[in-house]
Amino acid sequence: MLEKKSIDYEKAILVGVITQTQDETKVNEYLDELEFLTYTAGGEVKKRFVQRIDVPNPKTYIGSGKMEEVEHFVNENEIGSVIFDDELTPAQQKNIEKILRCKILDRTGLILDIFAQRAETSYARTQVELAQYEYLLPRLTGLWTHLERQRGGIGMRGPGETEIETDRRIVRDRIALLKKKLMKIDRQMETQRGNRGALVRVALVGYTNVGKSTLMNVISKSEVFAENKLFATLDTTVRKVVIGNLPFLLSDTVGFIRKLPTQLVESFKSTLDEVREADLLLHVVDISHPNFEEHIASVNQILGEIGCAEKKTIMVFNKIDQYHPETIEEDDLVTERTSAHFTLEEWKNTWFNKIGDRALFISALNKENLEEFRKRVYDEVRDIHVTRFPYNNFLYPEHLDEL
Ligand SMILES: Nc1nc2c(ncn2[C@@H]2O[C@H](COP(=O)(O)OP(=O)(O)OP(=O)(O)O)[C@@H](O)[C@H]2O)c(=O)[nH]1
Ligand SMILES: [Mg+2]
Repeated sequence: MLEKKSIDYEKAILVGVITQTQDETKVNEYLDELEFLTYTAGGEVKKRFVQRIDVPNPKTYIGSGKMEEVEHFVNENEIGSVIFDDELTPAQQKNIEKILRCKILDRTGLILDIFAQRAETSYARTQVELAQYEYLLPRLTGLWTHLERQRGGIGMRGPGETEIETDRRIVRDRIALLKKKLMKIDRQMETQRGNRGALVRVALVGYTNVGKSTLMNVISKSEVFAENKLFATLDTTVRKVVIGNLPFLLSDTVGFIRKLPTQLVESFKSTLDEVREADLLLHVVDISHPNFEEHIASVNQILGEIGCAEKKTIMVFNKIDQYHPETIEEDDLVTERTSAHFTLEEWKNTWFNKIGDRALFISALNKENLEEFRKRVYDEVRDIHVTRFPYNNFLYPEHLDEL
């Protein structure tokens, strides 16, 4: 008989602060995302705590009154993890743990945990492990030792579980070893990429959960894992795609997120090489997400960090089927019209004015406007191709009856 599996969601609470730089609305949006991350990691959020504070408390991040409130709730409700939206210093993490006596995670720790949970190939696992050790190193001060009996669950996967009491030297050795291992794999991957020949390379990039893998699947008729959770994709998939008579390589890779831990950006260097070496980027955006403009900015920032800011890019606004502008009642004379009220037409015009025909609006799920998408990608790839190989221009006629 098959064993019935029930997922045991671990109880968690979230903590965020309202400061001069982030107002209440922003904090709530960030906590929405943190809740989605928590859910992806296998946690269930029971409550959110928000404090208005100018400068976070250097010892405990939030003030003592708020901490008492949190402590009370943790004890009353058997909370397993308390998750902070911002990065905690190692000292803050340790102090808070002493008070609350449960697992304390910050955004970075949570993202690392999801990556650890989702990494499937040994390559991805090595990269995540390296990032985890880098994160752990400054926090190695007998942390978590009193949590012996609570092993497992969020934040306890990976090196945290076994190596916690080993001394820094051993961790440093391990980091060096992992780096060496990655360098070796890097060289192999470089050779692999070199062997792919002269095909034009196109990379899908974008915030996590925007539909990159879904688009990859409809374009290349492949079956890349896509789901409504964050970081469904960790490894890069490369497929040969033919539009018209023009073959090119399309890669789907790990999604980005606001405040992507630097440790991860660094250790995922070679996964991101696929992006770095692409001739054309397709920056996929989930236009139905209320914060999509901020997502674009986060992605652009990371692209800048990995030296891809100047790369040729097409903006692909996905999920138009799910886009609903906010509305203002006719008798409402107070609410000001903002970009949240834009119709799809207005967004199209806005982006057309910004970047001309380098913006596309599609639905990968409903296969809306995919013809225009194919045509645009074809034109771009063709341009790159003929610049590179002027002599076989004739292979790729200007007008294609059928794409
Ligand atoms: N409504 C709607 N949903 C979509 C569309 N495209 C993708 N989705 C859904 O969005 C979710 C995320 O899709 P993925 O393709 O996994 O997204 P991704 O960008 O690859 O995500 P990561 O790999 O996690 O970074 C899935 O539930 C998809 O079914 C679309 O055009 N419309
Ligand atoms: Mg994906």
